[in-house]
Amino acid sequence: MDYGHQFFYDICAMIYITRKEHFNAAHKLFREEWSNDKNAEMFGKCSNPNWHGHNYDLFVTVKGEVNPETGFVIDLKDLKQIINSRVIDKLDHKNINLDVDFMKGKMASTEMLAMEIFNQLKGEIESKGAALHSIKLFETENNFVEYFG
Ligand SMILES: Nc1nc2c(c(=O)[nH]1)N=C([C@H](O)[C@H](O)COP(=O)(O)OP(=O)(O)OP(=O)(O)O)CN2
Ligand SMILES: [Zn+2]
Repeated sequence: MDYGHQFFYDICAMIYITRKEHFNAAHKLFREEWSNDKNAEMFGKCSNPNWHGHNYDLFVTVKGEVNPETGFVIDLKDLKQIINSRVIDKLDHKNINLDVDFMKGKMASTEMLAMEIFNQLKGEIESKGAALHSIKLFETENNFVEYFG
């Protein structure tokens, strides 16, 4: 048995690691240029002019090769710090339509939010020598979006 060969494959294999975070935030689905009636027709109760909120669960999956010295793809402490500073601190207990710089002028749908979260995280994760694989964002326990960039 060639164990040296096996070691090489273990180290070079692509591996995926995921950090789960949570935030709650208010939003509404509406277009400013539409009347309340047209918004209600399109978005239903989600267009309620006085907002509503969700408890969001966010899964951030990073991929890369394992560093043979640390055994890490990315230090989870670093990943947590990046997600918190770039995303959670900006969203938690906030109004997505009004308070969040990276959502300005965008629809506050789960799809748009997942794409913008991906854009917020990609560069800083890459600066740690890993790659951002996907964002999975649960708006409710029944509804979630996955985005792979
Ligand atoms: N494509 C999308 N459709 C909808 C989105 C979205 O982000 N993308 N969002 C909403 C609303 O935000 C709405 O608040 C969703 O909540 P709800 O309808 O209550 O969903 P639940 O799964 O919790 O409730 P059910 O009873 O299972 O419907 C709407 N559409
Ligand atoms: Zn909603």
